[in-house]
Amino acid sequence: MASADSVAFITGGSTGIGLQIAENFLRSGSKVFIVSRKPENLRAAAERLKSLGFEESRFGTASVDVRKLCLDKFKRLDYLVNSAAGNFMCPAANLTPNGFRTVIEIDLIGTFNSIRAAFDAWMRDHGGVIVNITATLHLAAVPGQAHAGAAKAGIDALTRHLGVEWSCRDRPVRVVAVAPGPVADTLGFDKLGGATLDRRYLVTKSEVADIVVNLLCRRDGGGAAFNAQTLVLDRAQYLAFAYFDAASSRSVSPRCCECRLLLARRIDGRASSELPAASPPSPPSVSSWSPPAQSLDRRPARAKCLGNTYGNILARRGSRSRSPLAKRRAHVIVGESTAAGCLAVDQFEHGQRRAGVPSAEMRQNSQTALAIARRLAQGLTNCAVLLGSGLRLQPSLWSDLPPPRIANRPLLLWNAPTRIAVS
Ligand SMILES: CC/C=C\C/C=C\C/C=C\C/C=C\C/C=C\C/C=C\C=C\C(=O)SCCNC(=O)CCNC(=O)[C@H](O)C(C)(C)COP(=O)(O)OP(=O)(O)OC[C@H]1O[C@@H](n2cnc3c(N)ncnc32)[C@H](O)[C@@H]1OP(=O)(O)O
Ligand SMILES: NC(=O)C1=CN([C@@H]2O[C@H](COP(=O)(O)OP(=O)(O)OC[C@H]3O[C@@H](n4cnc5c(N)ncnc54)[C@H](OP(=O)(O)O)[C@@H]3O)[C@@H](O)[C@H]2O)C=CC1
Repeated sequence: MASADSVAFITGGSTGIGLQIAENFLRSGSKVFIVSRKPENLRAAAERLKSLGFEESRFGTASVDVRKLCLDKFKRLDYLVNSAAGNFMCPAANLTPNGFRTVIEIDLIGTFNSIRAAFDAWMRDHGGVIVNITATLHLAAVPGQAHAGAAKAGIDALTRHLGVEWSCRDRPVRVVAVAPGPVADTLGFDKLGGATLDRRYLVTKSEVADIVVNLLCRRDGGGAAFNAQTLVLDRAQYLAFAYFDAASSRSVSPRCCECRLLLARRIDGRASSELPAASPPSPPSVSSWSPPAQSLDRRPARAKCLGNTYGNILARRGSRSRSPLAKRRAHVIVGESTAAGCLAVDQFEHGQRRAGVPSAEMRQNSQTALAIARRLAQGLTNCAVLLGSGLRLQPSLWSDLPPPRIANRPLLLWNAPTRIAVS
């Protein structure tokens, strides 16, 4: 618990995780000062804190850009939490230098500015604890996040450097960081397409705030052995490659890596034509699509393996999904070899059956998916149709991208509710 007269200064404290941290500090007895740019965010935050019963004398707000923050005087400052950040999803191939710079300036330079301001105004003479909020983006190398990942990696490095440099002072300043995985009900989550992830593995704002306030900023000075390090709060998700294969994150296997690659290729879609092809693509041949009944014995082992892999991924997602809609989604794979496609269809229909999709609906899925496949496959290569549930990609994020390539073959995964109109 923070001490009753302690003061916490929280950048980006008007919304999301920062605001939750402010609430928790107030609940623990500290006073709180929050800054962000937009007065409307600050007003709403103050209203919320008041509505929770906190006296206005215990918190303050100010409209400040962390890129320009300076603190002339401070009566007391025990804890600095750097939560201010800006982000958007953008493939590196489309990111402008100014887009990259903007995020680096808000996140990394803004964090350094705030730290120096707090250090000069109080902590240099009195010590204190600085908590930086980073992320797992750079640990998992999330596609479309080169700018934010680079910024957060920089903050992790800053945490280590300053934690070491300031650990030996007479009044030590402890510098630590927390790296949450995707946090539910936040702007960051919404902006990056968090709805595509499995909610079971999300982190909550309260969990992050609890760790920050009750573990890292303890009144009794406990926890001082933890310094110059980043604490990952993500239910082991980035280690499990689970952001890319959320629905089946309990088992780690090469297929997870395939999902990562798929997402990378997808997000990098606009540049996919620049990717080197190890072997020439197969000639376009939509008509060579064959039904699963074909004998598979004559097919190459590699194709079998791929077919099994894709079929299994999607089948498992189908049977595990708790969403009735997801169970009835149609999938189309274009560009895989016929044999792989056949096996995948087989596997996937099995998954649908296990998931209890009525056979009439399966038939309808089949027709819809085949029609789409035929249209999509024009000019590509052999096509196969997979039916059932699976990747819950946000259409707005992906729909305008050209087909990505996997293993140097064009591949397109597509999903939609069952009853879609094919015009
Ligand atoms: C959680 C979701 C997860 C998953 C998604 C699904 C699959 C991925 C798989 C896994 C993900 C795994 C893990 C993710 C885990 C967690 C998320 C982690 C981190 C979250 C980090 C956050 O920081 S969240 C904070 C979000 N909050 C905000 O962003 C609020 C503040 N933001 C802003 O103020 C703006 O958005 C801003 C950052 C753009 C800054 O605004 P401003 O200073 O006004 O800048 P502009 O003048 O508007 O723009 C400056 C340049 O930037 C370019 N830009 C802006 N927006 C975009 C965009 N959308 N795409 C591309 N480029 C953009 C703009 O064009 C300017 O450049 P020019 O060259 O044109 O001048
Ligand atoms: N949401 C998630 O899943 C995850 C988030 N994180 C990190 O957690 C932190 C909070 O994110 P989240 O709650 O999602 O997002 P929010 O957008 O709610 O929080 C970001 C805050 O930063 C403020 N801000 C942005 N730019 C500036 C600036 N230049 N100067 C001062 N304040 C600024 C915003 O307010 P205003 O617009 O008024 O300035 C806002 O209050 C961020 O550091 C984020 O990177 C890490 C991992 C996962």
